[in-house]
Amino acid sequence: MRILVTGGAGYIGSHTVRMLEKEDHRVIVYDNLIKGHHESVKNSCFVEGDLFDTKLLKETMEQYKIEAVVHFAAYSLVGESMENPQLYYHNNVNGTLNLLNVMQECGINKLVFSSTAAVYGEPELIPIDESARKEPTNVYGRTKLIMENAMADYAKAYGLKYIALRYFNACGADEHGDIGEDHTPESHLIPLVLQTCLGKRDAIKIFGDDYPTEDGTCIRDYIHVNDLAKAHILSLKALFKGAESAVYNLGNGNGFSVKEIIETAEKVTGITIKKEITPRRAGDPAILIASSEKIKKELGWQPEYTDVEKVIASAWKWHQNHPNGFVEG
Ligand SMILES: NC(=O)c1ccc[n+]([C@@H]2O[C@H](COP(=O)([O-])OP(=O)(O)OC[C@H]3O[C@@H](n4cnc5c(N)ncnc54)[C@H](O)[C@@H]3O)[C@@H](O)[C@H]2O)c1
Ligand SMILES: O=c1ccn([C@@H]2O[C@H](COP(=O)(O)OP(=O)(O)O[C@H]3O[C@H](CO)[C@H](O)[C@H](O)[C@H]3O)[C@@H](O)[C@H]2O)c(=O)[nH]1
Repeated sequence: MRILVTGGAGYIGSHTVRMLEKEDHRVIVYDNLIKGHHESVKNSCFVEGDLFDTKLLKETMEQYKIEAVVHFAAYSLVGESMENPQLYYHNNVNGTLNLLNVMQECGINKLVFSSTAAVYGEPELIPIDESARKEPTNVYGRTKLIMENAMADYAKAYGLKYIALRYFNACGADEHGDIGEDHTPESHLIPLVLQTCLGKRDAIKIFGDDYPTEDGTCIRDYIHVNDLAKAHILSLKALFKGAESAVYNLGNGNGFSVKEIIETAEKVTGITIKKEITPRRAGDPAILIASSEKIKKELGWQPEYTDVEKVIASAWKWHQNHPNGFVEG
């Protein structure tokens, strides 16, 4: 397969690129590096470009005879999306529409799209399956839902074949320890906990311990980045075999509380972590757990990293090897 990976220099993108390379697919990474890291792209061809650079996008698709696109490029900070919706509607909606239009011009009709559990908002039922009510509680989730709806319209009108993958909490790192999560600013729980272990932060803040859960802290479904990567490859293969467009959840089906994650990190690292209970973070649902039965049944996907200790150990290896992320020193 000849695949264009937008956002391939980012966290989930770089892991997917590595897995595609292992299977000998021709991969072209297209990323403007606003958040990503050139160093995370080890072997594939890299084009530094923006989703809005229509000319370069088109030239890249034509030059490399691209057959399908995996689209990671987006902004994904929930808090920032509420403070600056313009940024999010522009990049995630207009940017993706631009990509869809260029794909159409180039006659490319296969797309795997990064969606999110944030499309659901506050769930009515746990575990959450794909048919659950979709009422995002933040702008970020709304931009992704808008694009899911737009892709459905493009599919009907223009023959686009897409698979939208709604990730729950992406985490972990490749076992080699040379690529991993390096976001600036970092907002995700596991990297923040591990940066605290490395002494780069004084304490980990627990955002609320008065939720209706056993220990009072929020429960999330943590899914390893390589299990996500595998789902993208299965999705591409399905599209190449002529599968219809589809939407799938991607989670482990197990929930872990914030306190459980911190305790597991203490066990994995052997370091006692300083904790600070703070008020709730706005917009955090108490419990988010996925049902991923649909992708298991239809595409044969199975998560390998079902043990949260193993997930955190993989992230710990990356953080220990790269305490400053991709920047050396
Ligand atoms: N990390 C998570 O837990 C999570 C959960 C659900 C969904 N997602 C979605 O998965 C995708 C990847 O997430 P991630 O954590 O790897 O993010 P990331 O920020 O690490 O990667 C995104 C990449 O896209 C690039 N990019 C952004 N805008 C661009 C543009 N206009 N043109 C070209 N490149 C651009 C960035 O430079 C970056 O390398 C995103 O679409 C995100 O919304 C992430
Ligand atoms: O310093 C921190 C950081 C996080 N948390 C808590 O840890 C849990 C996980 O938080 P993350 O920020 O790591 O992840 P989210 O669940 O907020 O967000 C993830 O899931 C969302 C869907 O709900 C989006 O897809 C988003 O992109 C993705 O990162 C939450 O309960 C949060 O309140 C803390 O207690 N302290």
